[in-house]
Amino acid sequence: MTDREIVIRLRGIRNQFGSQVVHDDLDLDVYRGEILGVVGGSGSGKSVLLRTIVGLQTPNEGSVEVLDTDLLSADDDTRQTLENRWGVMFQDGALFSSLTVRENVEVPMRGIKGLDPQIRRDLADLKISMVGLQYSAGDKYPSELSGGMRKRAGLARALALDPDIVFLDEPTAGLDPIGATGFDELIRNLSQSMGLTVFLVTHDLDTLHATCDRIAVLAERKVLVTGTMKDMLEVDHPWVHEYFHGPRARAAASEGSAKADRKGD
Ligand SMILES: Nc1ncnc2c1ncn2[C@@H]1O[C@H](COP(=O)(O)OP(=O)(O)OP(=O)(O)O)[C@@H](O)[C@H]1O
Repeated sequence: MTDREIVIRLRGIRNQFGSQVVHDDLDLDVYRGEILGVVGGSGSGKSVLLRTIVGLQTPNEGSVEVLDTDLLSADDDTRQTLENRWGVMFQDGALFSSLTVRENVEVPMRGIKGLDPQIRRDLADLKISMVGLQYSAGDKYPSELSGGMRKRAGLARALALDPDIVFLDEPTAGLDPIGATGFDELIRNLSQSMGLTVFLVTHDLDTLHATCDRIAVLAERKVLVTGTMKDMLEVDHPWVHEYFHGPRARAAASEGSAKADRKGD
């Protein structure tokens, strides 16, 4: 494991809002090409952690290194270059409501000097088809799409610049089980075909089973433990035990193994 390339390296992160300490001396490594699922109780600081890595939240202490660049000391140009190498999909897709899906996907590409508008459109259409949306979805406005389609459109925008890393904040929240399963498969396929590293905040146990290579548990203001799903089952900590051994976890595990059996048939 240690010889794998680290694309995100957090050390000694402290995030505090007033008297509330959300993270204290938090360390985390994310490896190239993996899908890391980040879990933790409500309010444990998963979203704040994501925001810290993408530069939307400046930690009170600690260092954030992404793709070998120290984010906190980087100048504006370096930071911009770095930001072009990752894509972020927030919970509701966070699309601009006044733009069509295609125009939304084109937004990150507008920063590329000299890119022909027609090529930009074509590239946007390519991303739209990559996330499993029909060509015609490109002309629609976000309000004309279902929640699942909006999430796919948000993912298309996150992929606009062929990033090394994508950050997904609860991508399957609010989707019906079939839509959620479809989204899990999409993430898995895209990660494999594009060699993407995926940082995925989720509450969804099915997603953890179906999609994630490794899991990081946020508790007690730090990353308490990282490892595979199998490793999680061995962790002797009340919250971790309850989460991975509770009734929902058992249902997700049996569905995961049933799927594996069906694949093996
Ligand atoms: N900008 C802010 N100002 C003040 N407090 C904040 C801010 N952002 C987050 N917090 C607090 O930090 C804590 C962690 O929030 P965060 O959204 O990261 O939790 P989470 O683990 O993502 O929760 P959930 O699973 O419910 O989405 C919460 O108590 C929240 O109220």
